Amino acid sequence: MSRFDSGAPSSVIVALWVPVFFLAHAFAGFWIVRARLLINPQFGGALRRLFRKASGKAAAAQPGQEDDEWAAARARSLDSNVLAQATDAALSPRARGAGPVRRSSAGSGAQRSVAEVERIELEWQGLSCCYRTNTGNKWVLKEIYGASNPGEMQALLGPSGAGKSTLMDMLAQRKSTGALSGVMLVDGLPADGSFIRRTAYVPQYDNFVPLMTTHEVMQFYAGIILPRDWSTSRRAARVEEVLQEMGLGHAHRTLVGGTTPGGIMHRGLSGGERKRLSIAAGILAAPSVVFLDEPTTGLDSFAALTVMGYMKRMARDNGHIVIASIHQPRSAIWSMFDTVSLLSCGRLMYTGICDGLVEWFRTIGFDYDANLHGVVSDWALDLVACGSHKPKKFYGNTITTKDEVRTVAAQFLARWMDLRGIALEDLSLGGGGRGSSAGGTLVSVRKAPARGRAASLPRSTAGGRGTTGGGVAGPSDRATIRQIAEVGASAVDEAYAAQQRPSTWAQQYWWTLRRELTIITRNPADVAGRTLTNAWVAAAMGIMYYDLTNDSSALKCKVNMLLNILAFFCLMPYISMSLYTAGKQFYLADVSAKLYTPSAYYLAKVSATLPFQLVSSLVFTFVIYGMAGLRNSVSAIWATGTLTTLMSLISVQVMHLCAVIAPTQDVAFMYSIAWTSIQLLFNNFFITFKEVSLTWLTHLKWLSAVYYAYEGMAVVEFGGVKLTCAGGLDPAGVKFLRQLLPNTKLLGLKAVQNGLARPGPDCVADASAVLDYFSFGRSYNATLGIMIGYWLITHLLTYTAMVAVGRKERR
Ligand SMILES: Nc1ncnc2c1ncn2[C@@H]1O[C@H](COP(=O)(O)OP(=O)(O)OP(=O)(O)O)[C@@H](O)[C@H]1O
Repeated sequence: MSRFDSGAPSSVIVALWVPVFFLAHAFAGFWIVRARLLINPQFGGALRRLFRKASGKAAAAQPGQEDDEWAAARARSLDSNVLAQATDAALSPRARGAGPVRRSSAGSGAQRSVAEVERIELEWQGLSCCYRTNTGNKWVLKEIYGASNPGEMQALLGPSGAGKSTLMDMLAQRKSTGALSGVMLVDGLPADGSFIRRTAYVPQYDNFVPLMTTHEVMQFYAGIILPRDWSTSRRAARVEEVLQEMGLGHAHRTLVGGTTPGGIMHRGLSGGERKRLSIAAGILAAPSVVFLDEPTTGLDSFAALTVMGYMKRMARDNGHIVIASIHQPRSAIWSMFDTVSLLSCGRLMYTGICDGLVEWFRTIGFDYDANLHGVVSDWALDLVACGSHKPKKFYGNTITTKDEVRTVAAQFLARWMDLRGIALEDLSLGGGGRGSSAGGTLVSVRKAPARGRAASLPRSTAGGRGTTGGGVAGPSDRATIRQIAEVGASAVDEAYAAQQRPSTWAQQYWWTLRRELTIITRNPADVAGRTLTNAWVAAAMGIMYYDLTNDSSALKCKVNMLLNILAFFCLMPYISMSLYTAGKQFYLADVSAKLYTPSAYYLAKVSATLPFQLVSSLVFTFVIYGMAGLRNSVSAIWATGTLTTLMSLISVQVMHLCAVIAPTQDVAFMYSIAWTSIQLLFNNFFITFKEVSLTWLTHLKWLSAVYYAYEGMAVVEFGGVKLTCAGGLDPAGVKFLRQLLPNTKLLGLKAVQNGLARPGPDCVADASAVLDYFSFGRSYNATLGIMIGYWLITHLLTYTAMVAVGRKERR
């Protein structure tokens, strides 16, 4: 007697498949309606009107009523009391001691901010970056100097390939490739590993979830990047404050928009609003320095102006240093910048206030003519672009060769050093003499340099804070600089960076869990789509196998059906490959911004997806199980459901693993297909292992989860089962046997044919013969253990791959 015996004969189990089939629709419907309500607010209105009509209430909702209600609710939750409380909390001694938030000296007349910017002075000295290429060392940056003060907007300007992005990555301490050298000073002191936490890097292309609202995006970042001890109300107040400051106060409930995995395009924020949202997310934690990577790219000229206008006001009012790489700014945008660093071929051509640019080049023989050259920034770009023909009548006197670039750079450097009181020879300029080391992140010297003579290059007076002239390495510090060169630029200490993360592991887990749930429940192709697909494919298969009889004639159909179920679970996850590859992109972007630890993200992702995966695989199993009428006992139903669910989880996890390790989606498909082929070929069904002539090949069965699951399901369905064969073989069956074995005289005997067709009421077939035929001897529990182990290994591999891929992502 098998542990799965019920004693009752098997037949269609209506009480199983009917409720499951309808509950699956209710479940999918709930998520579809919920997502539609958010994506399409008119849908909510229409739904309400429908309910009112149905319940006899004629009065339709007034237009705009919904918005008003929501606005009132939001106003209630974020009223001025909350804002005031949050501000007070920000100023409490405890909060002040705990986080980087300090009182600003500026804006004394203005309303106090929930999180104020810690104003710093920044200076960089001799930044260089060299790549080793097939043709030798390639210096993409060499001896770049500069400085920036609080409230200042600095443009990184230069022709394509001049080194703007490289310089910005080095300044932001986000560069991890190439041989790096140089010094970063914060308030005259060497920058340490915590500097990265005082900066925000707004990438050129954002990576928002298209189906999240503006407010949800900001909530997510507030949960992750604001100090761990901030209260919920203070976080909410900060989100509100930043959204208002960036002119997004009206767009709380607007979707970010974009294309979801699967290809559905959703309308949302405009390009300019999206960029402002990127900046808003960046400045949420009140960073001292905001790096903007080509903030105006892809925006029309008015949107670009608006974005930069907001940024300018933020910098001026709050005291952020803003450093933006920029291509051909229009004159209104150019005039917003206080200072500029002009690069060409990796060399510094000028750094200082924008108004000093024309004057400097005039002194070395390159005159600016407003009538001929137009906007100063355009002229500067044309002036330093080398390697192309620039007719004098259009461009005037310009720099045309790399040698000229080097000469002008040396002239500027001499001037810069002169103004700062440093002798060039003391700095051992040129070549790789300052040393470098491959693969490091820029770090800086250990000790504070003495302040040099105040710079007499004109400095910005942005925000009315006057000129200060940043600290610069004096002669006594040169040994320190050389020491760095010898030691080489070591990587920023990862452990230190992790320690410095503002949020706890639990906070990271919670907020990524919320985001993952939003991603999967709002995408119609995900939870709802998968549940419905499972229900309907199961129903279609169930119709094919409907009500298999409880006798030996159904044996073949049952054996086929078990394999079909497993084949479905092998193939179904393919429809979600785009979700896995999109998830990888979010992860990589977040990991490069050091938002959270991989373990918090991974566990959140598993927690968010697992319940839905369980639901959809059980829907499939129970619908087909009930329709076909497999072994009718609660233990058998659950035992089969457990195995099919594990099969489904393993397949999903393998697809996920392939998406993580593959460089592209196409390659991910190739890896997955290799795995699926092993599953389908090595499961003992189409060809038993006994029949394979190349025996060594059958060892691939150890990789086949389908083989294990098939064995387990066969044990559940056929173990110890006795089927009646009183009905005998049908005439077609007898005919088939005769054709198969034409020379067997025995089959020709009338008595034998009668015996096969009508064996008599006492005929009983032992279904365990199926297990013998396939050489299935493992117990159910052993199979279960193997399947669980297989699943855990796929998780371990995926997690390891994610950590490795995250580390490899270097720039
Ligand atoms: N890994 C690398 N190996 C070799 N050269 C590289 C590498 N990465 C970047 N470069 C080179 O470094 C130079 C500077 O690149 P960078 O992206 O900083 O310039 P950019 O001024 O930002 O250009 P753009 O405005 O076109 O974005 C380019 O010539 C680029 O080809």
